[in-house]
Amino acid sequence: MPRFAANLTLLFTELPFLDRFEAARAAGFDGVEVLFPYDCPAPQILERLDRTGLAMVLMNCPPPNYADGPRGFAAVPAAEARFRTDFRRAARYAATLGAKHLHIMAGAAEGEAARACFVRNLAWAAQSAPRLSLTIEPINGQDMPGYFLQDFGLAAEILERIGAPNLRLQFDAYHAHRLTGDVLGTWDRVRHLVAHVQVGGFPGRHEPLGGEIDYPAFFARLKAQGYAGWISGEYHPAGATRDGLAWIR
Ligand SMILES: O=C(O)[C@@H](O)C(=O)CO
Ligand SMILES: [Mg+2]
Repeated sequence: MPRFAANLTLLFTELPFLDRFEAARAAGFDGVEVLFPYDCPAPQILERLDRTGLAMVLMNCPPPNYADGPRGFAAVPAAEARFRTDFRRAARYAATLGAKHLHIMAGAAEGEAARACFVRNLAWAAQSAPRLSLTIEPINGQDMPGYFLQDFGLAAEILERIGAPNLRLQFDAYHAHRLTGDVLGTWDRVRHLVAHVQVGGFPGRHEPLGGEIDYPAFFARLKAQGYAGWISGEYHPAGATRDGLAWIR
């Protein structure tokens, strides 16, 4: 049975950050993810996780100064040294929180040099943090112009080439729909590589149900195939977060 997580960067933003943990637990979630938690000292988050019994499912890496910074730089050749320094810091933070997955962001880049750099950095990260589960996520270029990883086929090729058991795919159905228009077909092609699933509706990236993406069919397929990982709600609630949680039931 899959378990459900709330992305606290996007959900429950009616509340101050640390109060979102209890709200997520009260709403029925078993886990949470936070895109860039680094502004908050890890012990404060740990205390909320302990108090609520929520699992820390996923966080992003790098950079720690996300607010106005680039969307990661694992595929940016000029930033290789910075990637390694920041990855070590992010890995320490993730280990402190017992995070299930650490998403490595590629950043804005293109071409053969970027691809080679991405492969080098990912292989190095997987080897230097063997106990962490690392993910990469294809993200559509309308939402994130210039993002290097905009292709599920490329992601699969890179993961298969590196072949590290702790480096897998983050399947965000919202991005899959925007990139391919075929969430179920894409899922079937890459599901053997998937470690984590995220959901959000289209258009608008609001609640999963009721839009163009056939989530009842997607959830039924995950259940039929025995997907046992996490499914995280990563979307902008159309109204109050609690009013839009029918999808976890
Ligand atoms: O889908 C997304 O946008 C995220 O999962 C992400 O990591 C971007 O920061
Ligand atoms: Mg996502």
